Amino acid sequence: MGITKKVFSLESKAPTIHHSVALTFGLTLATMEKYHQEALRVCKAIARVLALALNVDGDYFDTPEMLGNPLTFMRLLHYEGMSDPSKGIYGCGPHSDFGMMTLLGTDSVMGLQICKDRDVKPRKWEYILSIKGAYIVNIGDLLERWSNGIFKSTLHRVLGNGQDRYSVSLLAKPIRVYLHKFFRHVHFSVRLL
Ligand SMILES: O=C(O)CCC(=O)C(=O)O
Ligand SMILES: [Fe+2]
Repeated sequence: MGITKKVFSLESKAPTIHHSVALTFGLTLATMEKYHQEALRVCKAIARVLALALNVDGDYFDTPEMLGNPLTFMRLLHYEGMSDPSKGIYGCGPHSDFGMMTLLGTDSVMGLQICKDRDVKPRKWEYILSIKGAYIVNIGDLLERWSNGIFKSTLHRVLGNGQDRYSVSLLAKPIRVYLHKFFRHVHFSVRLL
């Protein structure tokens, strides 16, 4: 038995996609835009906490080349069917997200797994429990680079267990990322626990 996944993407700089996405999910455009706006506000609040943890000013990530003028990708996901990792059948194959962070809201159906150490083979996968009213925050590749590896981007995947599963993710990143910008941000020296 395979798995099917329906994905509806909403990119903040492509407003023409908005209408079709909203209609397909039976949501109003206003609802989606409100959610998007609030989720981005949560991302920025988390970025402030991360900045403080790195021992820099709370507004460190608010500059235009970081999260001040972000590009966002919002995805509404619906998984159906059964995964079989031994055959490479996943709801979502192993990956890390490319942005700064991803805010993930899920229903109570288990499916998301993370691998804490990507270098240990065979990889050990752990389920992440969904907590009602709470978001899962995945660190993205960009934050790993910006923080000089202090924050590690989360390797994750999704397995289908036969039940329908719904999730919504919001990935935030700067509009343009230049390599030389990375080098400006690799001076953090604090070690987290
Ligand atoms: O559906 C999930 O729980 C994860 C989705 C995901 O990894 C993504 O959108 O990048
Ligand atoms: Fe992801």
